[in-house]
Amino acid sequence: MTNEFGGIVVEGVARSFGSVQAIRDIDFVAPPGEVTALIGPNGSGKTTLMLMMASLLAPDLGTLRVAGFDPVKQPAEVRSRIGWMPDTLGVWESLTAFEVLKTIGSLYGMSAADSAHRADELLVTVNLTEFGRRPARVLSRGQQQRLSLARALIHDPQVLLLDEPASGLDPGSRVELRSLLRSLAAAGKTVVVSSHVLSELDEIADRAVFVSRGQSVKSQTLDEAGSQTRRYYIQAQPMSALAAALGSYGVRFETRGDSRREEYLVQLGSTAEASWLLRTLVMGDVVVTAFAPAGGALEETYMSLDTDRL
Ligand SMILES: Nc1ncnc2c1ncn2[C@@H]1O[C@H](COP(=O)(O)OP(=O)(O)OP(=O)(O)O)[C@@H](O)[C@H]1O
Repeated sequence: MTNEFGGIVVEGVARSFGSVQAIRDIDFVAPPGEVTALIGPNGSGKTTLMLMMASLLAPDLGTLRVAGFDPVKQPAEVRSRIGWMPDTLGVWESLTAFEVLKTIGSLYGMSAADSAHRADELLVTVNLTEFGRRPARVLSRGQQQRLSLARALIHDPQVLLLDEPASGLDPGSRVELRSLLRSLAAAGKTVVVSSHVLSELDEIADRAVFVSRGQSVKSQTLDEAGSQTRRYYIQAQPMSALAAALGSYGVRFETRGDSRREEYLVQLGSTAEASWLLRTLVMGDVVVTAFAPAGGALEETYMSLDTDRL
């Protein structure tokens, strides 16, 4: 297998732990300059796959290329090019956040001055300057996540592997994470993010790989996800006028909610069809009070897959 483009290529990978087959058969490509999301329920194999890409675990079968290198045969080449953010960060009890970053920098061969400069720069990037001189162990969960992200970025890696990076982050930090990941992709990095919080991936990812029971079951770009059939919810006053109008256009709907907040769900083939329906309802004097996609684009794919769900 060749990998001239420098991103990640995974082909036919499998891995068992004793009798547990964590990964059965995974194929996917994560190109440089894009954020690729690995999506799947708990226990579907995302972390196991990340560990293999990070050269920390060998596959039983199949091949991987990370930045052009084989993590099994060339782990040193892979490790120097990846930034790895695990789902939980172990911290050195007595070091400050600044010292953690500086120490990691020196482990990557940076001089004391360079690693100190880079540590300060990254504390700004992840918005931790205020806490940089405090022991890392006193940081909150979200602050530790941000320190973990800074740690993954210290050597300006070509490939970023981030396992549940948004977990524990407050809404403001999530927005900052999103813009940081987008800017890393814009700078040509290969970014792989695992998550099961689908709503935030819509904003972050360029493509998604859906994993179920250790198998890659679907791969699609966000553009493809956005242009597929989607459910929309509609509310109007009164709902009976909406029901009559939908009936007269031959649009089938389901009722959702309760008497306090009732809404109709319709299945529409494209955004053009959605704008046609909204315009037609309004022109027909239906007082539409809400009209929006019922879920994110990736959520729609996830819900349509015939696999186990969260
Ligand atoms: N070291 C191990 N020994 C035994 N079983 C393991 C080991 N690591 C993972 N597994 C099993 O492999 C499967 C995949 O686990 P993995 O951690 O990769 O899932 P995940 O998709 O990352 O889940 P989550 O969303 O909960 O983090 C699970 O059934 C898990 O119990």
